[in-house]
Amino acid sequence: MSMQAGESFDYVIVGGGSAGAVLAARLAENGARVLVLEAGGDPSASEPTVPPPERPLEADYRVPAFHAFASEHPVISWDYWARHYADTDRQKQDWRYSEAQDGVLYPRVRALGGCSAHHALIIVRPNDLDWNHIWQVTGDESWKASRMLAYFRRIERCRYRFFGWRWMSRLFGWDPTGHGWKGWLTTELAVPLRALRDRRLRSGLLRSIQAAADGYHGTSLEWETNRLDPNETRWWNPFASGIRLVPLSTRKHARHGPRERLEEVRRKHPDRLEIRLHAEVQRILVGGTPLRAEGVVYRRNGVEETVRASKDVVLCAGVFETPKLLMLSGIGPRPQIEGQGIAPVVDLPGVGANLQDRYEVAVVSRMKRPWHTLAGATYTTADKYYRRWRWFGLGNYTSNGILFSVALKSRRNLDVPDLYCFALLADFRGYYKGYSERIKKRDYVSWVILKAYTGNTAGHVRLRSPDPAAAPEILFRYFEEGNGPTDDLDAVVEGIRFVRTIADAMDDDVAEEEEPGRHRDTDAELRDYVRANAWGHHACGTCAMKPREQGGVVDSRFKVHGVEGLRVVDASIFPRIPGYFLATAVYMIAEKAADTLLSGE
Ligand SMILES: Cc1cc2nc3c(=O)[nH]c(=O)nc-3n(C[C@H](O)[C@H](O)[C@H](O)COP(=O)(O)OP(=O)(O)OC[C@H]3O[C@@H](n4cnc5c(N)ncnc54)[C@H](O)[C@@H]3O)c2cc1C
Repeated sequence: MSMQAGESFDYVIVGGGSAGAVLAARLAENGARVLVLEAGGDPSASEPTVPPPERPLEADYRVPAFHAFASEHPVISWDYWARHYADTDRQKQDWRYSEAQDGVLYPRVRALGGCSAHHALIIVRPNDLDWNHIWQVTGDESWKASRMLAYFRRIERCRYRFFGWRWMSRLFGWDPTGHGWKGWLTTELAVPLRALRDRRLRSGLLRSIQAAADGYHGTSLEWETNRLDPNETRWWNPFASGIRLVPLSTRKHARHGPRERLEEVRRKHPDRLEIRLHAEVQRILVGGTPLRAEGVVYRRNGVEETVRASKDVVLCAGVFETPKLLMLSGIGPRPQIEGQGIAPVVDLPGVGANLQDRYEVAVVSRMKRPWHTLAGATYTTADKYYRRWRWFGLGNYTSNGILFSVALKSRRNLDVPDLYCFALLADFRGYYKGYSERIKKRDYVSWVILKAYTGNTAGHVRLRSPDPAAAPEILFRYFEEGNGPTDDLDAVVEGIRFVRTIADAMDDDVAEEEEPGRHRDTDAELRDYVRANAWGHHACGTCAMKPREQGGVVDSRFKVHGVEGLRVVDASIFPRIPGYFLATAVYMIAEKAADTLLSGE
């Protein structure tokens, strides 16, 4: 297909990221003519930009253990600077805050695959209550959890469970596990067996697991020992706490996801699927009566071009850029749009509102000696671990660094666990420029605590300027500044206390707990620590799927209220932050959106 004036496709997909790539692939596979406009390049191809020689982009992209380096790779990283607090004194208490940038680093990717090109590869599907909540909010039964599970089965190609289930499913159509076996998203486990041969680490791990279970003993919170797989559907008590395995989206232990899916479909259907890289969409063309999205204006190689969509323009530009594009096109809160000198088209106060995230902190301990299992690890292509990964698909670098994880409830009356804690053999303290360098240290254990089901919806994304190249203002309003329950702060403190009981099981080996540090022990001290140090990396909700009168931006069929032919399909549509990790939820909604669009609804 060649570029011509007035050219048109059935669908123009803005952003070839996690949602956009999945949606475009399914649409093209089913006969639609699809154009993907992606602001970045291809992370797995030779790009004209020369990467730092010791960090070839392709390796950072493909090697699971290099995901932090991918997120800081200069060719694909797209740094945002977000404020957690409007109050500057409070914000400055976070050492990661950059005054020059007026914010804390929020890493994103500008490349094919979007955040799936640097994320930590964890595949955990959302809980049923997440989908049922969308069903309740919209009244649309197709969002029921029982129907949404079909999308997980459709995308997954599970390779870490007993293969008998796969055969059972193929021969008899019977499979109680909830897994999919034939999809495009291969899921694998990576337990570096060599790590378990390290006696000190092995016994520390066993003691930690025992300590985790003991920590629950007598608390009357439910603890289950036989549900290790977080994506399994058949256990009696899916809502209990316990140890969890960490499935990864890798194929033969290399990153594999939306980018590969899109490329595969393009190879099969080059006549139907076109991908334009380094194409930055500037605004949506809206006109006619009733109002309709006719196409988009985008900039490539310094030239502005226009393309039309005969069916839909679909915004998949992510939680920060999608609301920005709507506002640049005159769709959003009228006073803000007029304030930037942009002609308002549709007054939708919900655009950019409802920004949500999880709260995360880490308990970081320095060990007395480096881990034997990491001896010689440089996290570059120059060491033996890389060669082992490359030649045999084995060893430390097959893992994203997580040893094991625990799902737990911070309070008894919760429906599902609200804390997900995972142990890394690394020094990890959230995001700031150069954070990946710290990962290389070999004498640390970090327990990351992720508080899910946070109740704060008071964050926002706003335009700072009518210039499409300008970054938007991002403000989360953490804890007391927001509108969430005070329980959220206490839950994180609870997480720190729980993780400390596990860390104590390795006490002989620990030189010092550096974060938060044992000198912080009272509830008040730990609360202050969490307020100053919490971060997040699962932002969502800025174009919520809700009725218009409740501040919604899209209806249950992904249509932007008040404009025909315009849809949003990405992390911004979640009315409430789902589950524990976002990528799987994003892939599932993209598959659902493909069905919705193809059915002509
Ligand atoms: C460091 C990190 C680690 C993570 N790890 C995990 C994990 O292990 N598991 C998990 O489930 N979740 C994880 N997440 C979260 C998850 O990856 C993201 O929430 C999810 O991928 C977002 O998908 P999206 O489609 O909404 O946006 P994205 O994947 O960000 O896609 C947006 C795309 O749009 C493009 N774009 C933006 N603006 C324009 C424009 N104007 N014109 C053209 N193109 C444009 C971008 O370049 C990008 O490709 C992680 C996130 C981060 C930051």
